Amino acid sequence: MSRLRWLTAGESHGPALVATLEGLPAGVPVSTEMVADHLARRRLGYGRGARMKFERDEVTFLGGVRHGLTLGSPIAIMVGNTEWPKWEQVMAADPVDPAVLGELARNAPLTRPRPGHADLAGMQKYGFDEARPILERASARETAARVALGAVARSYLRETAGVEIVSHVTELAAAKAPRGVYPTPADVDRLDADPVRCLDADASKAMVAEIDQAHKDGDTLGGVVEVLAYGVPVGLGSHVHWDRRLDARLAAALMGIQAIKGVEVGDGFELARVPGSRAHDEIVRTEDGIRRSSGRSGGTEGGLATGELLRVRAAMKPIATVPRALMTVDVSTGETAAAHHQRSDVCAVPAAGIVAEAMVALVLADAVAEKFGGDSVPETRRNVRSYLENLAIR
Ligand SMILES: Cc1cc2nc3c(=O)[nH]c(=O)nc-3n(C[C@H](O)[C@H](O)[C@H](O)COP(=O)(O)O)c2cc1C
Ligand SMILES: C=C(O[C@@H]1CC(C(=O)O)=C[C@@H](OP(=O)(O)O)[C@H]1O)C(=O)O
Repeated sequence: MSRLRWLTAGESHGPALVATLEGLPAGVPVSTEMVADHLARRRLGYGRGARMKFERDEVTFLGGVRHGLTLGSPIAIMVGNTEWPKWEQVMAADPVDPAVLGELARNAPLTRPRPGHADLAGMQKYGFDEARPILERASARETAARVALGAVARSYLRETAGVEIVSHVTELAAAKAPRGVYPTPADVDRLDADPVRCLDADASKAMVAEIDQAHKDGDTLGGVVEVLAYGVPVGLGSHVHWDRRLDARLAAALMGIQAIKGVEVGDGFELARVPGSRAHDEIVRTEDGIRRSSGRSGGTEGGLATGELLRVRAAMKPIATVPRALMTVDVSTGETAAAHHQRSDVCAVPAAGIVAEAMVALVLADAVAEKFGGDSVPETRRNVRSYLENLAIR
């Protein structure tokens, strides 16, 4: 079962997010710069709101790493928020004089919950009369902490098993990239340079046009991201129990990203529409050993990694804070009202792709740690190599 444990804490406008990861061996190369680079990738993407421009993520390792290598002890990372001084009173941990708070426009009670966000159900469940205490944690700001941990997980995967993770945007509203074109690790710089992280130039232009139109219309958009993992060793996960299945673990991890409403493994829903003769990946003997003639399964069968390209997709719903505000009820008066809106992203699908990479990295790192164990990188690497070299059927 799971060998890694991880948690995040922190609010959207708090002083910092913190993330801890326990269970990795010693010797994984990690640096502040490596984490900062992934956090910077998460801030990219055409259609993100003003906050992405002025706010900065400040990375500090608080534990578990020395001189660029993990120690085998729990890793703790802090992602500081440079906007904190503006929120010091609104989000103070200790009580603040109500007279001081009352003067702050930023602290005005948010009593018009947004459809599509956690505002209303959260207020009802936790007993708050305004949305601030809910939206602060429901916000996808928290995904910065996951991306920080994902950067560490990726380094572990690369060092021990040679796994590389890539993502791209395949759909954005009605604009679609051609199906069946999969970026490789060599395409990452090109993808990161594209405004919507789409490999196909025409589709990218169409996606940008969709965002421009939505911006003009005071509307928001969603889309689909695909994550590919190269070099996943055969046999990660297991068929023996539902919660050991690699596909189930990936699906849960992706669904756990804010605003993700659908997940597909491989050709996913499309497989339900074709006969079995066109749904599976035939087993063939090649110069590289036993391989598959296609990649429809997305690299898992029976909950186990097949050793082929791992491919999962996640569908993101449009941003909930719609500028042309949706109808709601002001819970302070009971009257019909327009939902609260100050600013928001028009579209955050490219950023969601980076978060999805991190989630896939954490699931795969957990599955590698579970299968291969080891308390140091060389030990885990030896275990991976020995397993692959001694596979009875190859
Ligand atoms: C990277 C990213 C950025 C987001 N930015 C916004 C935003 O600016 N405004 C907003 O209302 N929702 C935003 N969301 C979506 C909300 O976090 C999400 O709608 C909310 O958590 C409810 O979604 P759920 O029903 O899937 O939990 C973003 C989501 C992600 C993944
Ligand atoms: C801060 C981030 O994303 C935020 C996620 C988010 C939401 O509701 O999910 C709402 C927006 O924040 P605000 O409502 O304060 O403008 C985004 O900017 C981030 O990704 O770092």
